[in-house]
Amino acid sequence: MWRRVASLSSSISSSFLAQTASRLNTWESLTTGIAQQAKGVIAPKEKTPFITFVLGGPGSGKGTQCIKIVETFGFAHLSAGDLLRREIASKSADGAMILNTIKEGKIVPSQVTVKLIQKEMELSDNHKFLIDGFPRTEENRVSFERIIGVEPNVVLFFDCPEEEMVKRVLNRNEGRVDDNLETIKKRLTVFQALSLPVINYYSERGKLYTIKAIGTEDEIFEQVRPIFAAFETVG
Ligand SMILES: Nc1ncnc2c1ncn2[C@@H]1O[C@H](COP(=O)(O)OP(=O)(O)OP(=O)(O)O)[C@@H](O)[C@H]1O
Ligand SMILES: Nc1ccn([C@H]2C[C@H](O)[C@@H](COP(=O)(O)O)O2)c(=O)n1
Ligand SMILES: [Mg+2]
Repeated sequence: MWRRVASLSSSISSSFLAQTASRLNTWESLTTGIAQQAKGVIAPKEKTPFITFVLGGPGSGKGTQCIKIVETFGFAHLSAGDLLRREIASKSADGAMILNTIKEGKIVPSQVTVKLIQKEMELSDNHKFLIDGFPRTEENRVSFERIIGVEPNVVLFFDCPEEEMVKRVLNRNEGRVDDNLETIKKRLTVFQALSLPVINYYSERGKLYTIKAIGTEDEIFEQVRPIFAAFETVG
């Protein structure tokens, strides 16, 4: 959990708080909210976040590789799909809409997904985040930048042939409502039409690391490892 403080001293003047808030970096001011900090509810974060977006088609192995990255490099893993499935399971107000969207292989409105990611980031003690399966669309990307106020440091793209993705998803056996041929076809179409432009966007900005996502899980991780090892060396 983020360090929560009972209250800030009442002797701290509001102008001091305003000055302090204005000096906070974008992350601190936009994710925890200046208003909440001024009320003394949440202490500012000490470290700048290190954000990795993990992209790739359905079944390309994003979740599998995220587990290895977490074990090796100590990131917090936030899977957008898992957060949305948790909303369905909790029968929240958006649950039925999310379930129908996922069954249809479509994309949930960005504001819903970004709010779930934001909440997890705020609750985490970690400052290194793997955001898996997000952004899936340009709307997702813009919404994250607007609400969270930061850009990713690294974008991983697990590039996998379609036949292999379909085979993996059909063998996954985790009881997911979208692991059937009809929904997979729709998800692949959505991936081509809406997610590839996001991948191209980050490629043009020099943030994209493309991983050839075929071979064993360990072989694939050996392509991933040097990317994060290089960032660890830098600091
Ligand atoms: N390199 C691999 N070779 C064979 N099977 C794999 C490999 N990597 C992952 N898998 C298996 O493929 C299935 C899909 O992997 P995973 O769930 O990691 O994909 P994903 O990209 O997260 O998919 P989704 O977007 O649908 O959540 C899982 O059953 C996983 O065990
Ligand atoms: N940014 C996102 C991520 C996921 N969803 C929905 C639609 C996906 O098909 C489904 C499953 O996601 P996965 O576990 O495959 O990453 O969740 C979305 O709408 N927006
Ligand atoms: Mg996954």
